[in-house]
This record gives sequence, structure tokens and C-alpha cells, in this order.
Amino acid sequence: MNARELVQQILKKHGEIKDIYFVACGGSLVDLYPGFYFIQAESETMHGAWYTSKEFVIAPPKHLGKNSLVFICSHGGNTKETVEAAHLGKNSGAAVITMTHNPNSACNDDSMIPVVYDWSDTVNEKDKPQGIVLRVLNELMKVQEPNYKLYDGIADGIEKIDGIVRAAVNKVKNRTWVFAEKYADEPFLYIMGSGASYSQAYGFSICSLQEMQWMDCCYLHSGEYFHGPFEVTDEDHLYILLMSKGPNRVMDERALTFLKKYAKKYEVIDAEELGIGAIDDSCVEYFNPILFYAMSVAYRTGLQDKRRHPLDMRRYMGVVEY
Ligand SMILES: O=P(O)(O)OC[C@H]1O[C@](O)(CO)[C@@H](O)[C@@H]1O
Repeated sequence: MNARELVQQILKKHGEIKDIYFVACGGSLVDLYPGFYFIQAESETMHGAWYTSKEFVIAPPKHLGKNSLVFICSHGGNTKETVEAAHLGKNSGAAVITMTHNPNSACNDDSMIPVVYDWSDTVNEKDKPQGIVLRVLNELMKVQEPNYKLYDGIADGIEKIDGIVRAAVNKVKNRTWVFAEKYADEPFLYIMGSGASYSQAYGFSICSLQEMQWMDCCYLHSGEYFHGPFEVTDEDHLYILLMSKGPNRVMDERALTFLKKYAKKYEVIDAEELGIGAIDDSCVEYFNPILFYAMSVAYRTGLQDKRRHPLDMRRYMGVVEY
């Protein structure tokens, strides 16, 4: 995908983009959150909103129209409510980018702007959904906002992130094994994160552990931890803390300080220690989630091996009517 050409094509037809909707389900929705967070934090001319597909269809934003851009992501490309959301965006006059892994799916539809991505291990992050969204937004911001300063930093980060992820995956191999040995039978755990990486606490919980391991767990925002959830903290509860590098790190550090004092069982996955600092401080925040996704894969694989629960085993999803 040529992000620059894609943005030119959109602006030619739609003029200024005023709002961007990020719409998908489950793991695909997780991939769209960093883009939403980026627009909210960086854009002077656009607002972002992040929707699970069905809600977008049931309660479409009144603002949706010609000056909107809708990012749709569906890995398999045929999730009913996501396809409906894409058509709703198109029929409302918005520019709709439909990302899918499946070239033979409803999302690979030339009446919108389809982007078919490969998902094999050798594919670089820039060509996977999080990277695609970041590249498109980087180009859009450059054209639409004269004050935008992150263009080079983001472009550089996109080049560096693959090396960082590969090194980090090697580095945590033993840790994921030890974690699985210690906690494979844990009845419940919490996963905390913040900023753009709140998405990864969410995805780690709902996709990697609830869906793929049938483990009871819950995601928490590191900032929100202190507004209720910390009352259950004791030596028995287990936490995974995703520590970002970036302005939001202070929230993760506050949670860590508390865990060190009052908890006993916690695993820290620290992006800084895992090398994310090679990316410029001005935009490193938006790359943490790519690294944390790779970490969630490493940890869930460790759990799969120890628990002898295959990651692709389902009892309801795609098996029964729902
Ligand atoms: O990305 P797709 O194909 O729309 O599928 C969404 C489904 O896939 C998952 O992301 C992973 O199985 C689920 O969370 C969700 O129900």
C-alpha cells in the first residue's frame, strides 16, 4: 500500500477530513485503538472515535458524512457487523478504508478503499494493520496540518520497530516459560496498561487469555486502578503490568509502586527495558502497542504449552450460533 497516494486519493474526493472513525471487532478493534489515540492526542483539525462495529451500526455518529474517514478492519473480512459498518460508512458518503487479510472476503470491495494485508511472520509491521493505520495517519497529518512535527519520527519508528520486536521476543523466551510454570493454574488475573497501550491490556485479556486460553482475566487502565480496582490487591491476586515508554508511563509507574508495596504476584513487561527507547521520544508512545502485541503472543504461547490448551481451540466462536 502506498499511504501517500491513498491519502491524496481520499483528499481529492472528500476535501478536508474532519473526523475519523475506527471500527472493528475484537482483535481487529484492538489494532485500531493506537490510531484513534494518536488522532485524539496529536490532531488539531480532526476528532477520532473508536467503535465496536455493532454499536457503530446501531447508533451511527450524526457527524458521519463526506468529511469523515472510516477505518474498518476485519482479519477474516466477513464479520457481519463489520461489513455492515463499512457499508454504512460508504452510504453516508465517508471515505472507507477496509483492511483485511482475506482477498476473497466482503471487505475486499473496490467500491470502498480495500487494503489486503499479509499476516505471516516475515511481514514487517508497516504492512500489518497497526502500521498501515499509522502510515496513513502520518501522511494525512502532514498534508492537512502545517504544524505537524512528528512525520519524520513516525517514519523512522516504522523502520525500527521490527528489529525491536524481534530482539524483545528473543529476550522474553525464558521469562514466558517461567511465567507459565508459576501461573498456569491461576484462577484469575488482571492485565494493566495505559495510553495507546490500554488497547493491549484489552486485547491480551479478551483475545489471548479469555478467547485462546479460556482463562478468567480482566483488563484495567493503570490510571483507573486507583479508582476502585486496587482495593482487591493482596498477595494472592496476579497482575500483568504493561509499562509503556512515553508520557503515560507515569501512570504505569504509579501502579508498579503500589504493586511492589501491596502485591506479591505481578509480572512487569517493560517496553523501555525491551528496547523501545530506540524510537524518538516525541512519538514512541504510538509504537508501544506493536511491541506489547508481540509480548502477548509470547506469553500466551508459553501458557498454551504448559496448559496444553491449543490457542486455536474454540467452543463457541465460529462453532455455535451467536
Ligand atoms: O477480524 P475479524 O475477522 O472481523 O474477526 C473478529 C473476531 O476475531 C477475533 O478478533 C479473534 O478471534 C475476535 O476477537 C473477533 O470476534
